Amino acid sequence: MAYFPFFVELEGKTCLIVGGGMVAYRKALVLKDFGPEITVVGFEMISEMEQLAAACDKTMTLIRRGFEDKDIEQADFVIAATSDEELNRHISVICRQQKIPVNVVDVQEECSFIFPALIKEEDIVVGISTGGSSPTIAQYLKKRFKEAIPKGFGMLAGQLGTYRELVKERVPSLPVRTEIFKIMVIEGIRQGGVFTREQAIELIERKLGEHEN
Ligand SMILES: C[C@@]1(CC(=O)O)C2=NC(=C\c3[nH]c(c(CCC(=O)O)c3CC(=O)O)Cc3[nH]c(c(CC(=O)O)c3CCC(=O)O)/C=C3\N/C(=C\2)[C@@H](CCC(=O)O)[C@]3(C)CC(=O)O)/[C@H]1CCC(=O)O
Ligand SMILES: NC(=O)c1ccc[n+]([C@@H]2O[C@H](COP(=O)([O-])OP(=O)(O)OC[C@H]3O[C@@H](n4cnc5c(N)ncnc54)[C@H](O)[C@@H]3O)[C@@H](O)[C@H]2O)c1
Repeated sequence: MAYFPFFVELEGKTCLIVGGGMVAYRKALVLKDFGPEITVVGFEMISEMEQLAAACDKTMTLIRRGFEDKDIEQADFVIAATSDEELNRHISVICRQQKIPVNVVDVQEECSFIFPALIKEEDIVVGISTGGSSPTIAQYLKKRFKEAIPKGFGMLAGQLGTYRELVKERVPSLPVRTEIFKIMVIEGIRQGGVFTREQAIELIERKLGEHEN
């Protein structure tokens, strides 16, 4: 059965990662760009994890000790990535009992959520899943889709986001707004990922004029 891709706000949420090895590190590296507070509990931490925590400042905390059940109490979601399979299974069980979303890396039946292959260009995010059937296909498609995203698209989306209020205020008609947003995208792509505020204002005035006549 296919998995549904909810897009979840992680900013300010608390993520617990159990384990301080390469697998845990790769999850922390991906997640940190989505803004959660990350706590990592593990006996040992690889140096990459230590460097990441240092770079993240207060948003990432490393706790060097064995996992304790109480660690999940403050967590909004949990990733079990230790080398102890029994412990990973135990973490999955207690999280499910408390309805805390849990991922056990590479053990689908113990996950209540799974990781997609991810493309992130600023706020544009593409998540690809095969429902666990073939992570290799997910990885393959990621490469192909990445190539299909026009250069500067993340930046362009961010810019257009800042014009939304302006367009909504100035243009009462929904079809005209839709037309304006489409032109912004086409012109933004043509201009290499840029559509300036001045151009946005000029476009709004022009379209309002056209539709008045
Ligand atoms: C997308 C990605 C994201 C990520 O890992 O963050 C991801 N796996 C990736 C790669 C990858 N994983 C594996 C291989 C080796 C080839 C192979 O085995 O197929 C490769 C490819 C490689 O390394 O070349 C091994 C593997 N993975 C799982 C199992 C268990 C099983 O099959 O039962 C086994 C066998 C373990 C064993 O043999 O013991 C299970 C899961 N892996 C998932 C995600 C979830 C389902 C995603 C989906 O719906 O497609 C799920 C269910 C749970 C989860 O982990 O969340 C990431 C792409 C990285 C990228 O973005 O580039
Ligand atoms: N390395 C890979 O590419 C890979 C790929 C798929 C799956 N895996 C599996 O994922 C798991 C983690 O892989 P890894 O390479 O990060 O392993 P690793 O051995 O480098 O790290 C394991 C981490 O788990 C921690 N740990 C062990 N027992 C603990 C406990 N009781 N409490 C808290 N922390 C504990 C260790 O301190 C260590 O930080 C392994 O089981 C591995 O088989 C690894």
